[in-house]
Amino acid sequence: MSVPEALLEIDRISKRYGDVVALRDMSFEVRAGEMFGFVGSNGAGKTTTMRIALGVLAADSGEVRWNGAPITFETRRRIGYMPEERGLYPKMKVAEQLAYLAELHGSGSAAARRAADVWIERLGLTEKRDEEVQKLSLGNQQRVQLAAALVHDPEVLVLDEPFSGLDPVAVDVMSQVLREKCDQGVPVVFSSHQLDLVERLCDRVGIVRSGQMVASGSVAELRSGTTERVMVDVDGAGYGWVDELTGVRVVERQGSRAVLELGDGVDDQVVLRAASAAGRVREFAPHRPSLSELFRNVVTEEAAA
Ligand SMILES: Nc1ncnc2c1ncn2[C@@H]1O[C@H](COP(=O)(O)OP(=O)(O)OP(=O)(O)O)[C@@H](O)[C@H]1O
Repeated sequence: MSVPEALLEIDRISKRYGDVVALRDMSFEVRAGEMFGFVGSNGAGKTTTMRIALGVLAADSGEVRWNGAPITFETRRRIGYMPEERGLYPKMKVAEQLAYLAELHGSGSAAARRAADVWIERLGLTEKRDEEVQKLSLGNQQRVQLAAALVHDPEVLVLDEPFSGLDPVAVDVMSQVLREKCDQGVPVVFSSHQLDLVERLCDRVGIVRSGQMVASGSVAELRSGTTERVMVDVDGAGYGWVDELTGVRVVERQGSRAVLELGDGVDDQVVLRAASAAGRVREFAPHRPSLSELFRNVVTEEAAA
């Protein structure tokens, strides 16, 4: 399937639960073939956003559009959704359940059974196909849940914490499947607290805090606004020498290594010379902040603001 123009737009949605403001003008978009990682602290508003995107919850204001038009009951059927609370029928058998869900989304019964079999095999569930969902381990239930999101060949995927609780092999399977769907032109958005995974998989990331999108872009773009840092390892010298340098500070220590932040206009060669004067330099290299570090910076900055 190829959907070159596919575009999911979340446009300034707001939502309150009584006195609790869950979302304030939340906006972002996910394009064809793009994997978008939705990250944020507990209670930041990710699940609420996804539920509104799916139309299972109404926004107080704002709009969700699919290919330029507001989401309707009809377009909603074309979204593959993995809800946080999961949503399978516990007593139904795996194959039966998947075929049933495909039929609910409009497939004929033979096609539905075929699609169920394809995803059962792809997600390593062949031996479990005739077991009741409630008797499966949590990770296997999650595989079934992903199969349920995919079995009707959706045009867009919205997945709430699909990786939580999976073993490393299941994480690999899930990652490959999502990447394949993406490569077929399907926009994929998923939330996760596993930021290393998000950094590895996603083309773009959105960081949400207190119901608002506070930063979004590729990890490289998120990094571009940050100050220059170097990782330095000086043999046994400690890091007192850094205090003598204007515009340089230690931001992190890991054993004998330190991450130094270099203010505007600081020449890294000056820092290297100071390090050499202090002791034997074992390592001196640019330090690219990870998504976890960027996330912490954004969340702390916002909290302090
Ligand atoms: N049904 C509800 N009734 C009242 N408040 C709610 C309800 N659902 C969510 N909230 C509140 O809305 C805010 C956003 O919650 P949401 O579940 O969207 O966050 P989240 O980012 O998905 O969090 P987590 O990472 O913990 O899953 C929180 O303050 C939460 O307590």
